[in-house]
Amino acid sequence: MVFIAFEGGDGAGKSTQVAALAAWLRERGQEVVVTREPGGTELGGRIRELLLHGGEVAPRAEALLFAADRAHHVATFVRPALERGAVVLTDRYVDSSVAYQGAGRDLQAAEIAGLSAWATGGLVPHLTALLDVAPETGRARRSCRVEDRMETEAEAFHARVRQGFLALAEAAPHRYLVLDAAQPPEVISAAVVARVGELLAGADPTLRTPASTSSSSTTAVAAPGPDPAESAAPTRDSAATSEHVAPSAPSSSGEVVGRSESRSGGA
Ligand SMILES: Nc1ncnc2c1ncn2[C@@H]1O[C@H](COP(=O)(O)OP(=O)(O)OP(=O)(O)O)[C@@H](O)[C@H]1O
Ligand SMILES: Cc1cn([C@H]2C[C@H](O)[C@@H](COP(=O)(O)O)O2)c(=O)[nH]c1=O
Repeated sequence: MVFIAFEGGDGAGKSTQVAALAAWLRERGQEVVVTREPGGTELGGRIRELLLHGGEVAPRAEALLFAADRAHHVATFVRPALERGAVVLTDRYVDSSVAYQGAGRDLQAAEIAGLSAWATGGLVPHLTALLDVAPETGRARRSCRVEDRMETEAEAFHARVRQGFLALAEAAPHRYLVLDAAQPPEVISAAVVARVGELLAGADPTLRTPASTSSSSTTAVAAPGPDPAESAAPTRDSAATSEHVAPSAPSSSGEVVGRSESRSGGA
């Protein structure tokens, strides 16, 4: 039971990476559940329509609707899948609310985080892969389709959202993999697989990647800290601050994989 979230701006490549990781895990016999927010359930699908394809939504109502989608999603879909031992990959989770409704809108990030902590009973992903890309790159990638209500927001909004995501990763680097999403998809997925391989290695040795079995790498197996099986067990009603500490290598924590430019170098 491992819970992994993919986060990032619109068009960053989250769905592409979720699909690649799901395929990699399934090839290794793992039960994988792929889901998304908003809209991972039937009720959520209706909330998604209201949020993304309806008329104006006041910022606080928007925050509450995303939280309502999440509460139902976690209770009826995510937790049951985790409890039967699946790896759950979600395309967006709490960080999207903190970044879009907190940093993007004029709402308090801490209040938005608290709302989602309540909605989810404190369920925190073991790992969040943050696909970091400049808003203009994301916009160019989605130029071939009609934009939804959030996507049509101004460039400055999306720049704040990007910084909001990065601030979250900086605050808890041990449970983030920050990726330069301007890289080719296969380069990004190799980094994701390497990190997830480390995360899962303790629980299932057949899921080890070459990198995570190499004696020269800083592997999860060798890393000090909590027992991987224990740390991979999501808990109910833990406080938002009591995170599930993934058995990750300190050297890979929170760094932008593959980026040569500065992380704060403009949006
Ligand atoms: N690393 C990449 N480099 C270039 N193009 C990419 C990359 N990753 C994905 N794409 C392309 O960019 C587009 C958006 O990708 P994708 O749907 O995976 O992004 P997303 O983050 O899930 O988008 P959204 O937030 O809008 O749901 C697709 O056409 C996809 O093929
Ligand atoms: C979960 C969540 C999402 N959003 C925004 C982010 C995107 O603009 C859309 C979702 O579209 P996608 O194609 O599924 O990525 O909704 C948000 O503002 N707050 C959230 O909590």
